[in-house]
Amino acid sequence: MTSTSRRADRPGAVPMSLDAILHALRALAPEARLIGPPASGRTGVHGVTLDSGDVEPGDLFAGLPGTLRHGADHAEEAAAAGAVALLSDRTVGCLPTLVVDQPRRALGFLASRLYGDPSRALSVYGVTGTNGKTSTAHLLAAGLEAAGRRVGLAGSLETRVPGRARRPAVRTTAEAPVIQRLLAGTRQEGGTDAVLEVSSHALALSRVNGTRFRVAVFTNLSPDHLDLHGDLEHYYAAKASLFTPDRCAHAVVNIGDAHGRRLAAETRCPLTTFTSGPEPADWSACDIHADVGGTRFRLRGPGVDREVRLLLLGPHQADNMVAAAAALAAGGADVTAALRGMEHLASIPGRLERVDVGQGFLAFVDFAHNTGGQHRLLPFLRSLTSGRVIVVLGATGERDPAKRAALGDTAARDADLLIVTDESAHGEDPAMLRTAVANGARRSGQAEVHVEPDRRHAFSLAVSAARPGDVLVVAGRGADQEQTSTRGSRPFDDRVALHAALLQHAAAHHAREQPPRQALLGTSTPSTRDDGDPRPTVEDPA
Ligand SMILES: CC(=O)N[C@H]1[C@@H](OP(=O)(O)OP(=O)(O)OC[C@H]2O[C@@H](n3ccc(=O)[nH]c3=O)[C@H](O)[C@@H]2O)O[C@H](CO)[C@@H](O)[C@@H]1O[C@H](C)C(=O)N[C@@H](C)C(=O)N[C@H](CCC(=O)O)C(=O)O
Ligand SMILES: Nc1ncnc2c1ncn2[C@@H]1O[C@H](COP(=O)(O)OP(=O)(O)OP(=O)(O)O)[C@@H](O)[C@H]1O
Repeated sequence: MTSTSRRADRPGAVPMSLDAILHALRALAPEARLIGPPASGRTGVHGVTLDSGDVEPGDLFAGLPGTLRHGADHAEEAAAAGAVALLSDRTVGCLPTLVVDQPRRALGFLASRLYGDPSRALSVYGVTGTNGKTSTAHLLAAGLEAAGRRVGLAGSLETRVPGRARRPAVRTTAEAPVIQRLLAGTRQEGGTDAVLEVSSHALALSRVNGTRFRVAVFTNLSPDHLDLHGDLEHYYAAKASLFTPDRCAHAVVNIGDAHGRRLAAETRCPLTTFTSGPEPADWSACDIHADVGGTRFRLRGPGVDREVRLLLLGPHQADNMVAAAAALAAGGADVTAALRGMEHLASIPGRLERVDVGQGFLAFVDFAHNTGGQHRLLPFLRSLTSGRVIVVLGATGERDPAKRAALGDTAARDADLLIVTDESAHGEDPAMLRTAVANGARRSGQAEVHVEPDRRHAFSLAVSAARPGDVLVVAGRGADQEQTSTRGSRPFDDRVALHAALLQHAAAHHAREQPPRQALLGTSTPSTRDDGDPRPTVEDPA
C-alpha cells in the first residue's frame, strides 16, 4: 500500500439540502440536530469527505474524533476549501453543523445517500478474514470478468473502476466516502459488480456503513490486530458484524476454520459453506496438490465436480479459490466461465511471487505477516525442498505488538535459517521491533537466527547463504512500495530488491569462476565495501 492522494475520481453526487440530510440522519440518529448560521438549512451539499485536505466546494466535511486529533479542529481549513457544512459530535463557529453522537457511524450511510446508494445498483462482494482477502478478491474479480461482468475492486493492492486507470490503494478498506465514490464510479462506468476487501478496522470504524453486500465471504480468523480489538473475541465480533441480514444478502463461510464454524452457526443470513478440509460443506476443494508450477485440486459444489488448475502458488490458494467459486455461485454469476477466468490468473502481486534469475534455488516474496499466514506458507515451502528453508522477516511498527515474537517463534519452528531485518517501523524504534522478533525466534531454539537491520543487506545475506536446492522467502511486506520509519519513507519493493540481490550474487559468482581481471591487468581491487564491511554491496534498484 502506498500513500497517495485521496482526491479520487469524484462521481456526480445527488445534491441534497441540509434539511434533507438532517431528515435522513434522524432515521439513524434521532438526536441529530442542525446548529449554525441561519441560511444553512438551504445550502446544497454535493459530496462528503472526512479529510480537510480532500474538501471540494459544496462538500459536507465530517469532523470525526480520532486517536491523534479531532477532525472538527480542521473545520476552518475545510470551510476555506469550500465545505458548506460540518458533520460532527462538536459544533464550530465557521460552519453550520449537523450534530450527532457518533458521526463515524452516520458517515457511511450519508455518503451512500449522497452518491445515490450505488451498492444497491451493483452486486457487491465483500471479503473479510485474517488472511486471504486480497487473493480471494482478485480471484473473484478475475472470475467475474471472465463471466462477462464489469467489475470495480478495492483492496490492499489497488482500486479499480472499470474503464479507468487503476490506482494504488491507501489501505485495505478505504474510508466510507471513498468507498461510496468508488461504487458510484463503477456504476457510472456501466459496472455490474464490485469486490471489496473488508478489514476488521473497516468494520470497527464503520467504513462500510451504507454498503449493501450481495455476498459476504469469511475466509478465516487467527490472531492479528489485537492492538485495535483487544482480544480474539472482539476481533471475531468485528468480523461477524458483516454477516447480518441488514448488511449482506448471503453469507459464504469457511467451515474448515474454527471461527468460521462458529459464524456459520450464528449468522442469520442465507448461508453457503465451503472448506478445503474433510468436513461436509456446500463447496469443497479436495485432493490438493501444490508445487512450484501451481495448485491442482478437485472442486466440488452444486452442479460442479471438476479438476481445477490454478497458476497461483500454495495450497491456501485452493481455499481462496473455493471461497470465490462459492461466492460467485451465491451471487448468481456464470460459474463455469468464472472458473476458467480464475485458472488464468497468473499471479497476485507479492503473494508467493517467484523471483528468478536462474539462481539454482527457489526464491519468493510473500505477504505472510501473521502466524496464520506463516502456518500455511512455511510447510508448503518445506514441501518444495529437501534442502533448507531460509526466511527473511521482520515486524511492522505501529501494528499489533503481540504478534512480533510469535512471528519469530513460528518462523524458527518451520525454517532453518532466519534473517531478521527491518520492515516499516513507522514511528517505532526499529531495534525494538527486531529484538522482539529475534527473541521470539531464539525462544524456540530451532533455527539459526541472524539479525541484519539493513533490508538490502539482509536480502544479500540470505541469497549468499542459499545453496542449490534451498528455498528462500522474504515474508511480510508483499508488494508494498515503501519502507517508512521516523527518518521518512523511501521507495522499497521487496521483489525488485530481491531480484537485484540475486543478480548481484550471480555476478559475483560468475566473477569468481572467471580468471581474475585484476590479475591479468596486474592491479588489485578491494573485495570489500567502501565502508570496510566484508559483505557484498547491493546497488539500490529504486
Ligand atoms: C486505527 C485507524 O484505522 N485509524 C484511522 C483513523 O485515524 P484517526 O481517527 O486516529 O485519525 P486522526 O489522525 O486522529 O485524525 C482525526 C480526523 O481528523 C481528520 N484530519 C486530520 C488531519 C488533517 O489535516 N485534516 C483532517 O481532516 C482525519 O481525516 C480524521 O478523520 O482515521 C484516519 C482518517 O481516515 C485513518 O487514516 C486512520 O487509519 C490509519 C492511518 C491506518 O493506517 N489504519 C490502518 C491500521 C488500517 O485501517 N488498516 C486496515 C487493514 C488492516 C489489515 O488487514 O492489515 C485497513 O483497512 O487498511
Ligand atoms: N486462505 C488463506 N489461509 C491462510 N493464509 C493465507 C490464505 N491466503 C493467503 N494466505 C497468506 O496470507 C498472506 C496474505 O494474503 P492475502 O493478501 O490474500 O490476505 P489478506 O487477508 O488480504 O491480507 P491483508 O489484510 O494483510 O492485506 C499470503 O501472502 C499468504 O501467506
